[in-house]
Amino acid sequence: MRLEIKNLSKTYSNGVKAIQDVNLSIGRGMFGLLGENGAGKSTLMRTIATLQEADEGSVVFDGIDIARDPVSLRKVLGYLPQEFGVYPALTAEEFLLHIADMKGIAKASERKGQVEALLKRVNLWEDRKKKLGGYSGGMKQRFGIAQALLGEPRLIIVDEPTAGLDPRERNRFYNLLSEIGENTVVILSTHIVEDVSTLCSDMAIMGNGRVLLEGVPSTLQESLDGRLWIREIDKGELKSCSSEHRVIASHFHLGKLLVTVDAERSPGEGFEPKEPSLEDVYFRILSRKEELRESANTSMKQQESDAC
Ligand SMILES: Nc1ncnc2c1ncn2[C@@H]1O[C@H](COP(=O)(O)OP(=O)(O)OP(=O)(O)O)[C@@H](O)[C@H]1O
Repeated sequence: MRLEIKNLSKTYSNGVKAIQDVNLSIGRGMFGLLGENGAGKSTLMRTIATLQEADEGSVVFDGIDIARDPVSLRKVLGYLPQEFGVYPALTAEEFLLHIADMKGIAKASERKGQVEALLKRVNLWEDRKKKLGGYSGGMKQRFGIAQALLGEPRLIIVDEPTAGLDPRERNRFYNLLSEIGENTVVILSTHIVEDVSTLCSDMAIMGNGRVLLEGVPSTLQESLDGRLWIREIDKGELKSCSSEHRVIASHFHLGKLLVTVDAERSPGEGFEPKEPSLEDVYFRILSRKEELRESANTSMKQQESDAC
């Protein structure tokens, strides 16, 4: 059972190339799709969920070509969109029973049984008679995952599920996601690196609508072994440090500015070796993307001035 995405592209009517020639092969387990705001993650998720069509390319899940047979895909799909609207006047139980009906679970006893089991699983059984309008953000997300799991889907898509959750709710959400059956393909789209490092066995990083990097998180991390260096600097030194070295990230720690530099050997005095994290992998590929964009801009400007 695999989700095969081939040469997928989508340009919106305003000219934005939201996804460009995306190729991914995703097997069972939790797959993390990381990317900054605007990278194209939601466009890709909505396309896989058959909510919009791609201009080019194909998506095939377990033999179902989603463009040719979206109805079959929807039968095996569980989807938690980024903006999950609820009817505020309905209770969680009422809304889930309604969705179960829409998902084609024909027998009332089966609908009731599944809804009860799911409400218990997401720890909302006690609150099942409360109106959804009174739920907190975390409760809404847990409710969202419950509706996505209705009908025992084999392909589950969750789009930025932990944004805005407090650490306790985020932990609860992680526990829930990690309990999802092994016989499913789960795609977790997020801009939070911790989501991926905690949960995912495979991942890809998107930027400007393209897949910039993909692989197993621990392998990607190990690929940076021995090439990261860290040093404390003054705020005013950041510009010169960035022009001298390949700075992939800078952050404050206990009031001090620390820079992480990518280099094959020690960049100089004061630098200490740094153990790579998944965040470093992410920042490094994003900084490379910026470098590529800058060099493309420079060469375009050069070509323009040559032409003049
Ligand atoms: N319906 C639309 N019409 C026009 N442009 C769109 C539309 N939806 C998204 N875009 C643009 O396409 C690009 C990719 O957006 P998308 O929402 O897929 O990215 P994302 O990685 O999910 O970002 P975010 O985390 O902010 O949701 C962005 O430049 C966005 O402004």
